[in-house]
Amino acid sequence: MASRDSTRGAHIVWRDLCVHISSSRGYPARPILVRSTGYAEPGSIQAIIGPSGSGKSTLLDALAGRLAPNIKQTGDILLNGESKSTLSYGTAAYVTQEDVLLATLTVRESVMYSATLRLPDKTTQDEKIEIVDTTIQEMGLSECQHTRVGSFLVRGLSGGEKRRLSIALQIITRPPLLFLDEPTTGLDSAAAYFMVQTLRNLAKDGRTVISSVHQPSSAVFALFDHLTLLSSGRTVYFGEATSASQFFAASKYPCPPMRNPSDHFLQIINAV
Ligand SMILES: Nc1ncnc2c1ncn2[C@@H]1O[C@H](COP(=O)(O)OP(=O)(O)OP(=O)(O)O)[C@@H](O)[C@H]1O
Repeated sequence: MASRDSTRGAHIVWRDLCVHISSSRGYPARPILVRSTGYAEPGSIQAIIGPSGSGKSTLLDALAGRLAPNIKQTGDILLNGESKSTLSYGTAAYVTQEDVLLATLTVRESVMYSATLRLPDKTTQDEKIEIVDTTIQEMGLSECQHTRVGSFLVRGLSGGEKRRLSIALQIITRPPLLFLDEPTTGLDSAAAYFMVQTLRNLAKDGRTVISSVHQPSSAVFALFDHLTLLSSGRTVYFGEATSASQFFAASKYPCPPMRNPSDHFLQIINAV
């Protein structure tokens, strides 16, 4: 069903990763990611945080092998120790910022539709139903599985449920590596927390989860194992999320008590 990589978990390492926009129409080439180095391992969830335009989506796109044609990349990306320019079928899922869903389908019908399209032909109907059931459960969609997606004309799923359905459609092939571009944007704090907690559970099942996040609350930030903090394409911090405050304190920018750590990091980045 999925590639060999999916049974081994996904250790991804990037080293000296540089990304630049190619020169065109007299405009010189422009770097948008500068010598980024990091790693992510099975069972962990990593946040990519940074101001708007700092290169969060670019880092995700580079790791997922889906940069736009006008963008060039140098450096190494290793998956389970092997150099990869593209990721093979079933290795990775990428969830974009936009929910592309069919308004008239229910949650269950949407997930079954994705299973029919994405799973190999040799998957039996019983296997598909089992995978659909598991996926709906994993994404916390059991209670609304018979609710239509809806549209601006017909009321349907909540914003958080739509986001979780978008993820469900992408993880149907059980990929070991999951990239998400700002999955909590537009959600209230409770829905954002539930979303990241669900992603954390997916990681704890042995997946490798890397997600850009916009202004996480303290509670949401505490759910992440690792952190990449970007500023103008440069990595300001890479490491355990819980150690980032010590790093800023050692750099003479301690996080005041009771302050949201990610707000503090972004404020310092913007100010320095
Ligand atoms: N295909 C492209 N062509 C031209 N410029 C691009 C392209 N992709 C990204 N950029 C530029 O690269 C920089 C980084 O963009 P990116 O989308 O990675 O930032 P981001 O941190 O994800 O921002 P946001 O939080 O606003 O989504 C921006 O200045 C953006 O305009």
